Amino acid sequence: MKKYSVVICGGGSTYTPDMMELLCMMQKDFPLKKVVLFDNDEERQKIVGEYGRIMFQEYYPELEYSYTLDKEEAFQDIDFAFVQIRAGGMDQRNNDEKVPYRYNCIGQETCGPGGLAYGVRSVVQMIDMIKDIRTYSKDAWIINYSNPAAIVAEATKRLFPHDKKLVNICDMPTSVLDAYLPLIHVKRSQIYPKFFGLNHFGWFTGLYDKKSGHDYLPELLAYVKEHYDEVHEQFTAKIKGKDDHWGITFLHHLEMLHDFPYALPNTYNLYYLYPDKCLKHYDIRHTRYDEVIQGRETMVFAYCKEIAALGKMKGTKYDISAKINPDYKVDNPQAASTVYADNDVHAAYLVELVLSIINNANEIGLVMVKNDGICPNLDAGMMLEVACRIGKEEIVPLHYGPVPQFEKGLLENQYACEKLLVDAILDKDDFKLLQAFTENRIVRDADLAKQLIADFKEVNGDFWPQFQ
Ligand SMILES: NC(=O)c1ccc[n+]([C@@H]2O[C@H](COP(=O)([O-])OP(=O)(O)OC[C@H]3O[C@@H](n4cnc5c(N)ncnc54)[C@H](O)[C@@H]3O)[C@@H](O)[C@H]2O)c1
Ligand SMILES: O=P(O)(O)OC[C@H]1O[C@H](O[C@H]2[C@H](O)[C@@H](O)[C@@H](O)O[C@@H]2CO)[C@H](O)[C@@H](O)[C@@H]1O
Ligand SMILES: [Mn+2]
Repeated sequence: MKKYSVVICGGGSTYTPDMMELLCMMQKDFPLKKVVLFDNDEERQKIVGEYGRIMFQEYYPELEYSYTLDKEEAFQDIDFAFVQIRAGGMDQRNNDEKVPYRYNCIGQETCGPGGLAYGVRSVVQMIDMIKDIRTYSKDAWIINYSNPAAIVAEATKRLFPHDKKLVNICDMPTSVLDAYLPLIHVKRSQIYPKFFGLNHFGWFTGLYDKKSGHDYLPELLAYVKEHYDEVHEQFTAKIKGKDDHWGITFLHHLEMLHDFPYALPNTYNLYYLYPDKCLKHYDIRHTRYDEVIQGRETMVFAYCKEIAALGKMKGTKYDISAKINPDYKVDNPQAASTVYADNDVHAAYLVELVLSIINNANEIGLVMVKNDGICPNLDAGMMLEVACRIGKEEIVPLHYGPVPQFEKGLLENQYACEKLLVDAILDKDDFKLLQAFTENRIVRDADLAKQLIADFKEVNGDFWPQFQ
């Protein structure tokens, strides 16, 4: 079987350790020749890079492994580029989230004004990243996780319209399934989804059994309706404290499902449908940035540093020999993460897509693709997150059909915002930038839009293009 070469762009990402561990566990199904980490922050990447060096040395000794800031070393002769960069780093995430709270407006990583500011940085850096990868590896699959994925996807659609091996993905829908399918004793690996929307603004409308074609969604929705109080108690009991963002988010998600019980929504829909509830979730002194820095980032980096200091994993409390077995199957993602439990879906979803590609299995997964009539009553240019067959040479979307009026109205508004933002970035046009911010359902007000743009321009410094 061919041995593949992989580069992880954003090697210093808090998701990289779990991703490398999963690659180690998948040696039989996804055999590797080479893994390279690439980042633009040497100090940050070295923390993760040194963990990888020890982990692969002990559990994957034949693998070629390195970590680098050099583009040629990173992108030469690769088969897959997993891209998970954070343009501007966590410092700018802090600004994306805190600037809006100055004006009693939701500050969020990928939605609302924070997401638009993130989009300005990400589009510029992702375009450069893709051009660099293509300079050295014309035929590699580029699988992008970097956010804000909806805006990045809109931009990559325009700059690289014929690049069939450039894919934008998101793990949120997968997490929604993992939160709800256990209620009716169904595993995610048993089903394929029917879903539509923009990234971070979508709905499941079918959950089909891969063998029988049976749709589990009606019985799932009926179960939640019939046992609402019991499920609400279950979701409440799972919340590990006031900083348990995902526990609290999924409780609010259940309440949204109670109000709109005919489809299974993405958690991010909450920001658009319940902006007042979401605004109270954080305040300017403490946002998701603070929780991640104090939570995942602190834990993941401490784990990496401890192993680097030990110089080994085997025979220590960090030993993962029991998990490195040739029969491991990725359909149980919860088993995938040792480093940080919340990362369980991130790496698993990526590897599921990769396995469908290398085996030409044409498995059905959710990917962002140009609408072009998949949903005939939505703008043809929309980068829709829909069910697609994932094959060796290309990704083919399944037809969806028209969407209901309520969702159409929401999506067309959001797409107008995202499209205008990409127009503004590519044309460096400050009037379109004002239109994009004003169009956004969370901003709404032109005076607020002007103030937010001025503040983001100031805090972003050189990350912010010269609009005129
Ligand atoms: N699509 C999804 O559903 C999904 C899920 C999780 C995370 N993400 C995204 O994945 C990315 C990584 O998340 P994280 O929390 O691990 O971030 P992180 O801040 O921990 O790591 C990101 C890494 O990218 C590096 N980086 C930034 N700009 C770069 C550039 N131009 N070139 C090379 N490296 C660069 C940083 O130095 C950092 O090491 C973010 O964009 C996040 O929003 C997306
Ligand atoms: O606030 P964060 O940094 O923990 O997560 C932001 C991302 O949330 C979604 O992805 C994952 C998340 O990465 C992971 O930690 C887990 O807890 O659940 C989420 C859904 O799988 C979202 O899809 C990403 O786009 C965000 O960047
Ligand atoms: Mn996402």
